[in-house]
Amino acid sequence: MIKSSELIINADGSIFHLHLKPEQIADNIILVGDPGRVELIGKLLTEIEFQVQNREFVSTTGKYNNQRVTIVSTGIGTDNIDIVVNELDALANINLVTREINPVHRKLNFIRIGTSGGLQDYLGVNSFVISQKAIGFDGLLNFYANRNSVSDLAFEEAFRKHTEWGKQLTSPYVVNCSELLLKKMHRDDTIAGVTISAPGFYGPQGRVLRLPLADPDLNEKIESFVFEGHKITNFEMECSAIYGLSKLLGHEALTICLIIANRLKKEANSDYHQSMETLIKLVLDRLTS
Ligand SMILES: O=P(O)(O)O[C@H]1O[C@H](CO)[C@@H](O)[C@H]1O
Ligand SMILES: O=c1cc[nH]c(=O)[nH]1
Repeated sequence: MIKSSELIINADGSIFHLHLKPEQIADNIILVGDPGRVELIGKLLTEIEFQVQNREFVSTTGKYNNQRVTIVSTGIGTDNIDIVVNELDALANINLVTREINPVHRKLNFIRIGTSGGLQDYLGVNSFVISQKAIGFDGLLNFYANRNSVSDLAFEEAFRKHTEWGKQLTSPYVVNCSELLLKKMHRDDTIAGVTISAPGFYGPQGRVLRLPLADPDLNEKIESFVFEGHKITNFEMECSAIYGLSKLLGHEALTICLIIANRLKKEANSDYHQSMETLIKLVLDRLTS
Protein backbone atom coordinates (compact mmCIF):
# COMPACT_ATOMS: atom_id res chain seq x y z
CA MET A 1 0.00 0.00 0.00
CA ILE A 2 1.37 3.40 -1.01
CA LYS A 3 1.28 5.85 1.92
CA SER A 4 -0.69 9.10 1.80
CA SER A 5 2.49 11.23 1.94
CA GLU A 6 3.80 9.52 -1.23
CA LEU A 7 0.63 9.53 -3.28
CA ILE A 8 -1.41 12.56 -2.26
CA ILE A 9 -5.13 12.41 -3.03
CA ASN A 10 -7.42 15.43 -2.68
CA ALA A 11 -10.61 15.30 -0.58
CA ASP A 12 -12.74 14.86 -3.72
CA GLY A 13 -10.75 11.74 -4.74
CA SER A 14 -8.72 13.49 -7.44
CA ILE A 15 -4.94 13.30 -7.74
CA PHE A 16 -2.88 16.02 -6.04
CA HIS A 17 -1.66 18.38 -8.79
CA LEU A 18 -3.77 17.47 -11.84
CA HIS A 19 -7.08 17.36 -9.92
CA LEU A 20 -8.16 14.48 -12.18
CA LYS A 21 -9.95 11.22 -11.29
CA PRO A 22 -9.15 7.86 -12.91
CA GLU A 23 -12.32 7.66 -15.02
CA GLN A 24 -11.58 11.07 -16.57
CA ILE A 25 -8.54 10.09 -18.66
CA ALA A 26 -8.52 8.54 -22.12
CA ASP A 27 -5.82 6.17 -23.43
CA ASN A 28 -4.71 8.85 -25.92
CA ILE A 29 -3.33 11.85 -24.04
CA ILE A 30 -2.05 15.00 -25.72
CA LEU A 31 0.44 16.96 -23.63
CA VAL A 32 1.11 20.64 -24.36
CA GLY A 33 3.31 23.12 -22.53
CA ASP A 34 1.06 26.14 -22.87
CA PRO A 35 -2.23 25.99 -20.87
CA GLY A 36 -3.81 28.19 -23.59
CA ARG A 37 -3.23 25.43 -26.12
CA VAL A 38 -5.71 23.18 -24.27
CA GLU A 39 -8.57 25.49 -25.25
CA LEU A 40 -7.30 25.64 -28.84
CA ILE A 41 -7.40 21.83 -29.07
CA GLY A 42 -10.61 21.63 -27.04
CA LYS A 43 -12.41 23.65 -29.75
CA LEU A 44 -11.81 20.77 -32.17
CA LEU A 45 -13.30 18.13 -29.83
CA THR A 46 -16.91 17.04 -29.45
CA GLU A 47 -18.68 15.63 -26.38
CA ILE A 48 -16.41 17.53 -23.94
CA GLU A 49 -16.75 15.81 -20.55
CA PHE A 50 -15.12 18.44 -18.29
CA GLN A 51 -12.37 21.04 -18.04
CA VAL A 52 -10.37 21.22 -14.83
CA GLN A 53 -7.48 23.49 -13.83
CA ASN A 54 -5.00 23.56 -10.96
CA ARG A 55 -1.93 25.81 -11.29
CA GLU A 56 -0.57 25.44 -14.85
CA PHE A 57 -2.24 22.06 -15.30
CA VAL A 58 -5.37 22.44 -17.43
CA SER A 59 -7.09 19.22 -18.54
CA THR A 60 -10.04 18.29 -20.68
CA THR A 61 -11.42 15.11 -22.25
CA GLY A 62 -13.59 14.94 -25.34
CA LYS A 63 -13.89 13.12 -28.65
CA TYR A 64 -12.19 13.52 -32.04
CA ASN A 65 -13.26 11.27 -34.92
CA ASN A 66 -15.47 9.59 -32.34
CA GLN A 67 -12.47 8.56 -30.22
CA ARG A 68 -11.85 9.71 -26.66
CA VAL A 69 -8.85 12.02 -26.24
CA THR A 70 -7.54 13.80 -23.14
CA ILE A 71 -5.56 17.06 -23.34
CA VAL A 72 -3.31 18.13 -20.44
CA SER A 73 -1.08 21.20 -20.20
CA THR A 74 2.21 20.55 -18.45
CA GLY A 75 3.61 24.05 -18.09
CA ILE A 76 7.31 24.45 -18.82
CA GLY A 77 10.10 22.05 -17.90
CA THR A 78 10.92 18.46 -17.07
CA ASP A 79 10.24 18.98 -13.35
CA ASN A 80 6.59 19.49 -14.32
CA ILE A 81 6.75 16.40 -16.53
CA ASP A 82 7.76 14.36 -13.48
CA ILE A 83 4.46 15.42 -11.90
CA VAL A 84 2.27 15.03 -14.98
CA VAL A 85 3.50 11.64 -16.19
CA ASN A 86 3.64 10.10 -12.69
CA GLU A 87 0.15 11.35 -11.84
CA LEU A 88 -1.38 10.23 -15.16
CA ASP A 89 0.26 6.83 -14.69
CA ALA A 90 -1.10 6.65 -11.15
CA LEU A 91 -4.61 7.42 -12.43
CA ALA A 92 -4.24 4.58 -14.93
CA ASN A 93 -2.37 2.01 -12.86
CA ILE A 94 -2.91 2.58 -9.13
CA ASN A 95 -6.19 2.11 -7.29
CA LEU A 96 -6.53 5.49 -5.55
CA VAL A 97 -8.93 4.05 -2.94
CA THR A 98 -6.93 0.99 -1.81
CA ARG A 99 -3.59 2.65 -2.80
CA GLU A 100 -2.48 -0.64 -4.37
CA ILE A 101 -0.88 -0.97 -7.81
CA ASN A 102 -3.33 -2.58 -10.23
CA PRO A 103 -2.36 -6.14 -11.23
CA VAL A 104 -3.04 -5.41 -14.92
CA HIS A 105 -1.09 -2.56 -16.46
CA ARG A 106 -2.90 0.00 -18.66
CA LYS A 107 -0.78 1.48 -21.44
CA LEU A 108 -1.22 5.18 -22.32
CA ASN A 109 -0.20 7.03 -25.49
CA PHE A 110 1.42 10.40 -24.73
CA ILE A 111 1.76 12.78 -27.66
CA ARG A 112 3.41 16.09 -26.86
CA ILE A 113 2.62 18.99 -29.21
CA GLY A 114 5.12 21.76 -28.53
CA THR A 115 7.12 24.66 -29.87
CA SER A 116 10.84 24.42 -30.45
CA GLY A 117 14.03 26.10 -31.72
CA GLY A 118 15.76 24.60 -34.80
CA LEU A 119 19.49 23.84 -34.78
CA GLN A 120 20.06 22.91 -38.46
CA ASP A 121 19.61 25.25 -41.42
CA TYR A 122 17.06 22.93 -43.10
CA LEU A 123 14.66 23.47 -40.18
CA GLY A 124 12.96 26.71 -41.09
CA VAL A 125 10.27 28.31 -38.95
CA ASN A 126 6.91 26.54 -39.35
CA SER A 127 8.48 23.09 -39.93
CA PHE A 128 7.14 20.15 -37.93
CA VAL A 129 9.82 18.07 -36.20
CA ILE A 130 9.23 14.68 -34.62
CA SER A 131 11.69 13.83 -31.87
CA GLN A 132 12.89 10.36 -32.85
CA LYS A 133 15.38 10.60 -30.00
CA ALA A 134 15.49 12.96 -27.04
CA ILE A 135 18.64 14.00 -25.21
CA GLY A 136 17.96 15.06 -21.62
CA PHE A 137 20.17 17.87 -20.36
CA ASP A 138 17.81 18.06 -17.38
CA GLY A 139 19.00 15.11 -15.28
CA LEU A 140 15.52 13.99 -14.18
CA LEU A 141 15.85 10.38 -15.30
CA ASN A 142 19.09 9.95 -13.32
CA PHE A 143 17.01 9.93 -10.12
CA TYR A 144 15.17 6.75 -11.19
CA ALA A 145 16.45 3.17 -11.07
CA ASN A 146 17.16 1.46 -14.39
CA ARG A 147 17.77 4.67 -16.36
CA ASN A 148 20.54 2.81 -18.21
CA SER A 149 18.00 0.28 -19.49
CA VAL A 150 16.15 2.96 -21.48
CA SER A 151 19.03 5.25 -22.48
CA ASP A 152 21.11 4.81 -25.64
CA LEU A 153 24.43 4.51 -23.81
CA ALA A 154 26.63 4.49 -26.93
CA PHE A 155 25.00 7.71 -28.14
CA GLU A 156 25.39 9.22 -24.66
CA GLU A 157 29.09 8.39 -24.56
CA ALA A 158 29.81 9.72 -28.08
CA PHE A 159 27.92 12.92 -27.27
CA ARG A 160 29.80 13.50 -24.01
CA LYS A 161 33.11 13.02 -25.81
CA HIS A 162 32.28 15.26 -28.76
CA THR A 163 31.00 18.13 -26.59
CA GLU A 164 33.68 17.71 -23.87
CA TRP A 165 30.73 17.57 -21.46
CA GLY A 166 31.37 19.71 -18.37
CA LYS A 167 31.92 17.98 -15.01
CA GLN A 168 29.50 20.38 -13.31
CA LEU A 169 26.65 19.54 -15.69
CA THR A 170 24.06 16.81 -15.08
CA SER A 171 24.66 13.56 -16.94
CA PRO A 172 22.77 13.59 -20.29
CA TYR A 173 20.46 10.67 -21.16
CA VAL A 174 19.14 9.63 -24.58
CA VAL A 175 15.75 7.96 -25.10
CA ASN A 176 13.94 6.90 -28.29
CA CYS A 177 10.33 7.72 -29.13
CA SER A 178 7.64 5.07 -29.51
CA GLU A 179 8.04 3.20 -32.81
CA LEU A 180 4.27 2.66 -32.95
CA LEU A 181 3.48 6.37 -32.65
CA LEU A 182 6.30 7.27 -35.07
CA LYS A 183 4.67 5.04 -37.71
CA LYS A 184 1.33 6.76 -37.14
CA MET A 185 2.64 10.34 -37.20
CA HIS A 186 5.63 10.51 -39.55
CA ARG A 187 4.94 11.40 -43.23
CA ASP A 188 6.44 13.64 -45.93
CA ASP A 189 5.31 16.79 -44.09
CA THR A 190 7.21 15.97 -40.88
CA ILE A 191 10.97 15.80 -40.21
CA ALA A 192 12.33 13.16 -37.84
CA GLY A 193 15.14 14.47 -35.68
CA VAL A 194 17.02 14.40 -32.40
CA THR A 195 15.79 16.83 -29.77
CA ILE A 196 17.59 18.27 -26.78
CA SER A 197 15.40 18.97 -23.78
CA ALA A 198 17.10 21.75 -21.86
CA PRO A 199 16.56 22.78 -18.24
CA GLY A 200 16.17 26.43 -19.30
CA PHE A 201 15.34 28.61 -22.31
CA TYR A 202 18.36 30.92 -22.11
CA GLY A 203 21.77 29.67 -20.86
CA PRO A 204 20.98 25.94 -21.25
CA GLN A 205 20.02 26.59 -24.90
CA GLY A 206 23.06 28.81 -25.49
CA ARG A 207 21.19 32.15 -25.46
CA VAL A 208 23.15 35.11 -24.14
CA LEU A 209 21.40 38.19 -22.81
CA ARG A 210 23.43 39.67 -19.91
CA LEU A 211 25.04 36.49 -18.54
CA PRO A 212 27.95 34.83 -20.38
CA LEU A 213 27.91 31.05 -20.92
CA ALA A 214 30.09 28.48 -19.14
CA ASP A 215 30.90 26.98 -22.58
CA PRO A 216 30.26 29.50 -25.39
CA ASP A 217 31.06 26.80 -28.01
CA LEU A 218 28.56 24.21 -26.79
CA ASN A 219 25.88 24.98 -29.40
CA GLU A 220 28.40 24.70 -32.24
CA LYS A 221 29.54 21.33 -30.90
CA ILE A 222 25.89 20.23 -30.65
CA GLU A 223 25.20 21.31 -34.23
CA SER A 224 28.23 19.45 -35.63
CA PHE A 225 27.61 16.21 -33.70
CA VAL A 226 26.69 13.14 -35.78
CA PHE A 227 26.10 9.63 -34.42
CA GLU A 228 25.10 6.73 -36.66
CA GLY A 229 23.70 9.22 -39.18
CA HIS A 230 21.70 11.16 -36.56
CA LYS A 231 22.18 14.93 -36.27
CA ILE A 232 20.75 17.01 -33.45
CA THR A 233 17.87 19.08 -34.81
CA ASN A 234 16.15 21.12 -32.12
CA PHE A 235 15.84 22.41 -28.56
CA GLU A 236 12.77 22.33 -26.33
CA MET A 237 12.21 21.64 -22.63
CA GLU A 238 10.07 18.54 -21.88
CA CYS A 239 10.55 15.67 -24.34
CA SER A 240 13.41 13.77 -22.67
CA ALA A 241 11.51 13.30 -19.42
CA ILE A 242 8.30 12.27 -21.21
CA TYR A 243 10.25 9.63 -23.18
CA GLY A 244 12.31 8.41 -20.23
CA LEU A 245 9.44 8.08 -17.75
CA SER A 246 7.14 6.57 -20.40
CA LYS A 247 9.70 3.89 -21.28
CA LEU A 248 10.26 3.03 -17.60
CA LEU A 249 6.50 2.91 -16.91
CA GLY A 250 5.59 1.02 -20.11
CA HIS A 251 3.75 3.77 -22.01
CA GLU A 252 4.14 4.97 -25.62
CA ALA A 253 5.40 8.53 -26.18
CA LEU A 254 6.11 10.86 -29.08
CA THR A 255 6.85 14.59 -29.32
CA ILE A 256 6.11 16.71 -32.36
CA CYS A 257 7.07 20.36 -32.37
CA LEU A 258 6.46 23.42 -34.46
CA ILE A 259 9.76 25.20 -35.13
CA ILE A 260 9.27 28.83 -34.10
CA ALA A 261 12.93 29.94 -34.18
CA ASN A 262 16.01 28.93 -36.13
CA ARG A 263 19.11 29.47 -34.04
CA LEU A 264 21.53 29.25 -36.98
CA LYS A 265 19.65 31.62 -39.27
CA LYS A 266 18.84 33.86 -36.29
CA GLU A 267 15.17 34.04 -37.22
CA ALA A 268 12.02 33.65 -35.14
CA ASN A 269 8.25 33.70 -35.57
CA SER A 270 6.38 34.74 -32.44
CA ASP A 271 3.04 34.74 -34.30
CA TYR A 272 2.69 30.99 -34.77
CA HIS A 273 -0.99 30.49 -33.93
CA GLN A 274 -2.07 29.43 -37.46
CA SER A 275 0.77 26.90 -37.91
CA MET A 276 0.07 25.51 -34.45
CA GLU A 277 -3.57 24.92 -35.45
CA THR A 278 -2.39 23.07 -38.57
CA LEU A 279 -0.07 20.90 -36.46
CA ILE A 280 -2.81 20.14 -33.93
CA LYS A 281 -5.22 18.98 -36.67
CA LEU A 282 -2.48 16.87 -38.28
CA VAL A 283 -1.79 15.13 -34.95
CA LEU A 284 -5.47 14.56 -34.09
CA ASP A 285 -6.22 13.18 -37.58
CA ARG A 286 -3.27 10.76 -37.57
CA LEU A 287 -3.79 9.69 -33.97
CA THR A 288 -7.42 8.78 -34.48
CA SER A 289 -7.26 7.42 -38.08
O1 LIG B 1 5.34 25.45 -26.48
P1 LIG B 1 5.69 24.48 -25.38
O2 LIG B 1 4.91 23.21 -25.46
O3 LIG B 1 5.56 25.12 -24.01
O4 LIG B 1 7.23 24.08 -25.60
C1 LIG B 1 8.34 24.94 -25.60
O5 LIG B 1 8.06 26.28 -25.24
C2 LIG B 1 8.47 26.56 -23.88
C3 LIG B 1 9.53 27.64 -23.87
O6 LIG B 1 9.09 28.80 -24.50
C4 LIG B 1 8.98 25.24 -23.34
O7 LIG B 1 7.95 24.57 -22.67
C5 LIG B 1 9.42 24.52 -24.60
O8 LIG B 1 9.51 23.14 -24.49
O1 LIG C 1 14.10 28.15 -29.07
C1 LIG C 1 13.12 27.63 -28.50
C2 LIG C 1 11.80 27.82 -28.96
C3 LIG C 1 10.77 27.24 -28.25
N1 LIG C 1 11.04 26.51 -27.14
C4 LIG C 1 12.28 26.32 -26.70
O2 LIG C 1 12.51 25.67 -25.68
N2 LIG C 1 13.32 26.87 -27.41
